[in-house]
Amino acid sequence: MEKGGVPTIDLQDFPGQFERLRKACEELGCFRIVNHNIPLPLMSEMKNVVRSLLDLPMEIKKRNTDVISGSGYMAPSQVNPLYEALGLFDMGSSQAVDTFCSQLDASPHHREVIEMYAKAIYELAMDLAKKLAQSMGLMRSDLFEGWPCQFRINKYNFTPEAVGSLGVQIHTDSGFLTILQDDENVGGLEVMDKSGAFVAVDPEPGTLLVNLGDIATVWSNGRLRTVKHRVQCKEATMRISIATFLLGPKGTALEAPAEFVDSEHPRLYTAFTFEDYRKLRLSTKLHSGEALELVRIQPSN
Ligand SMILES: O=C(O)CCC(=O)C(=O)O
Ligand SMILES: [Fe+2]
Repeated sequence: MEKGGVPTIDLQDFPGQFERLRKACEELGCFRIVNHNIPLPLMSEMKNVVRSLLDLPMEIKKRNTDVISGSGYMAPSQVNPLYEALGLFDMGSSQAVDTFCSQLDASPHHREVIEMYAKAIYELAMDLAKKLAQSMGLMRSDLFEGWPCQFRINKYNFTPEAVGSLGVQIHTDSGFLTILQDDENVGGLEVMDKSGAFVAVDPEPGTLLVNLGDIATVWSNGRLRTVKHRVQCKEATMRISIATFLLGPKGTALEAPAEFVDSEHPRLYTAFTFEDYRKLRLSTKLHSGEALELVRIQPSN
């Protein structure tokens, strides 16, 4: 382990980092990327935009309605009174980005920053997914074509009384992978390692964090690890994070590619759509990867 507790992947050092990337995804399901191609001024501009959107009056934020369940505005609730979020589905669609901006009366400048950021991060998510597939020996370039991305901007209003409590409960992300622009000053994110211990993910300005979600485990026939994580309130200050979730195939059932299945590695999961999996997680309230057990193929003996 390195500084901040999670492995670092240098995106300018490929093919050199393939092995390291694969190991990080199999053993922890989380890594930091450095030398990515998202310009630093765009990251900080985006953070300014996000902050001002989340500062809008509640009645405007409420216009950010769900497109798929849970994709829109989330007001502070009894479970998470310090947390609120705005969201956009899907950020690869310029029409959806446009609707999001219009609903929130975004200024032309804000709109421009959101469009640039959405485009750059979407391309990065696709690039990362392809690199990960390549690190596992899959060279096909069409593997993730058309997979939508959900975008969520999170704000934590940490108060002095909240120090020591949770900003976000333990969970796994449901999709394939998440790119997180975590707050560059305020820590609190923790990921669970194989031993069950929480590892603090300390901020490292200018870098991005990647988490694998449940769909990565299914897609890889069990080889990739969905990582449990949570956010702790460590200090009484505001924390902002910007998450992009590369979800799963749109409308079609997800199945691990044949390359991951052989007599020693029988198929582990039934074929299902991402939409059905998301509904399953919501209806069972199994948010930490346990719903994977429900879609496992039962051994026939
Ligand atoms: O705010 C963070 O650092 C993490 C947020 C998160 O886990 C999520 O949005 O799924
Ligand atoms: Fe998460």
